[in-house]
Amino acid sequence: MGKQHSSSPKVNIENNKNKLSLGELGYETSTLSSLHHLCNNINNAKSISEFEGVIEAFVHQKFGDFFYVLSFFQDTQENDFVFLGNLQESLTNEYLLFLDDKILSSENPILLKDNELMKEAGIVESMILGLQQEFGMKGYLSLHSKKQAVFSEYHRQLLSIISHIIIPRVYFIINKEHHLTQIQSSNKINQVSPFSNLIGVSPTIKEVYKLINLVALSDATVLLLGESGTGKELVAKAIHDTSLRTNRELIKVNCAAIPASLLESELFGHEKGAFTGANQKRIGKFELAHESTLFLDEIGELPIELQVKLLRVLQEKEIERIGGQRTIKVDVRIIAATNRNLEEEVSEGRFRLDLYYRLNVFPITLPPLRERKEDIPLLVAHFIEKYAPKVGKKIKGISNKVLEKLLLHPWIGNIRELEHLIERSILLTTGDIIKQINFAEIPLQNNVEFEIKTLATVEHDYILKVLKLCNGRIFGQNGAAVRLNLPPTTLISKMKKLGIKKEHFVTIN
Ligand SMILES: Nc1ncnc2c1ncn2[C@@H]1O[C@H](COP(=O)(O)OP(=O)(O)OP(=O)(O)O)[C@@H](O)[C@H]1O
Repeated sequence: MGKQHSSSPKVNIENNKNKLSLGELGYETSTLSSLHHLCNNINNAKSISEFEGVIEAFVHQKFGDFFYVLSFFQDTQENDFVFLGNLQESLTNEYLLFLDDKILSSENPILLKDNELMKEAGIVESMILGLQQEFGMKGYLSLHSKKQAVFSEYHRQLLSIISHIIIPRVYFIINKEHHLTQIQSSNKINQVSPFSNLIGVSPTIKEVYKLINLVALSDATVLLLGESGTGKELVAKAIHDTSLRTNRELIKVNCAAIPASLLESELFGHEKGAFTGANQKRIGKFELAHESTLFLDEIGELPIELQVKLLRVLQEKEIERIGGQRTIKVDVRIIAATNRNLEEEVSEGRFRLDLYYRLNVFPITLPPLRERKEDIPLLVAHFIEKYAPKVGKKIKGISNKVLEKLLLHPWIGNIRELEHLIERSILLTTGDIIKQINFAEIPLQNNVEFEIKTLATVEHDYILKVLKLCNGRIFGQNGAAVRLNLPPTTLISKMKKLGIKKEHFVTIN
């Protein structure tokens, strides 16, 4: 045990050139008690916002009307960063444009004054402490004042102590916040859906499950309605798999994918020599689907002349091959699907009313993704399980930050869009967690003139455009850094490298 001082306790501070003790610096018991409180409160903070509240209160209590900035970032391309502070945004931008690596890598707090850029921003003095690379993170903590000669050795010491208290906790919280939407095991996914291929627990998808169960065992014709990529084909399969016809193969025809001239033969078959090129007899999908289910996808695209023939088959339950002389009895259960509004098609004369009635016996409307956002975590886990093994990757899940982005994304309706996004992200992920997701897709247009530019030029122009769009803001929710998914410090160093200056993106009125 070391010797205890009876009056003011002495705490030696590492990394301090002068090796002064708190007692010698005139630290009051109240300061030590504030530090003790800070420690406790920081250790109890469970999220970055709680943490911010603690720091805010401490700075206010101990440093009065100083401004502060605390920024942490992981020194990798991953976009883990924390940026806290009460410096008003315009000042923050100015100030950070001014910070450079020399300042950030200094071991001791640095006092800055009389700097033109800072003066412009209304700051007279700043004390900045670069937080040394620890736990794979680096950053800085800084105090700023609009008054002169306010910083002393006391502040330098205090900054050093605080940094040692906060870094491990920030690291812990960031790590916790970024991990993880874990992959649900297949078993778990199956527990939450009665159909092996359908994922979801939202009220809207549960309504669909109910309807599938109601209709599956009957032979009733089902009409699946819903926007593109909402799972109509999967529901058709679920109905077939739950029906008594499940031991026979589900037969599918995509009415939009086959040229109208070939569709009739595809559906009903033809006899040898029925038309030029019919060198062999062909069995149509109706015959193949005998005692099974025929899924007519994109039924809204069926040419009007074939609509008459289909209607007759549905009524008579018999077909005639093209060029054939006899009728063939078929026992087929029909499930049709469309993303068109069939009533509108009928009123505009593109779809026969009688066929519409025939098909619309048991309609099921599939909810778009925007109405079942609560299913996104499960769907993501499902797609990771589906695609990661295909490219030999072991992905454990996605970070909460990415999940948050997915939940906030204005999904149109298409689950296929989410699926492709996850598939792409798996390919781009280097670790075992998807930490980055990129919604931006640039459509390729062959007829647009294409000018080859250097990557630096493209990056320069793009960053500038985003900065202008963000009204020159770098920080905050509406700032360029968040929009570009970059730590502000990375954006700022890119700007410096590319020669982007404030006057390029800030318009002075
Ligand atoms: N509930 C769901 N659970 C799991 N995956 C789903 C679900 N719904 C849709 N998907 C996925 O979304 C994609 C689109 O589904 P599907 O082809 O069934 O949609 P669709 O409505 O028939 O599309 P389209 O109208 O374009 O033919 C599929 O790859 C499927 O994996």
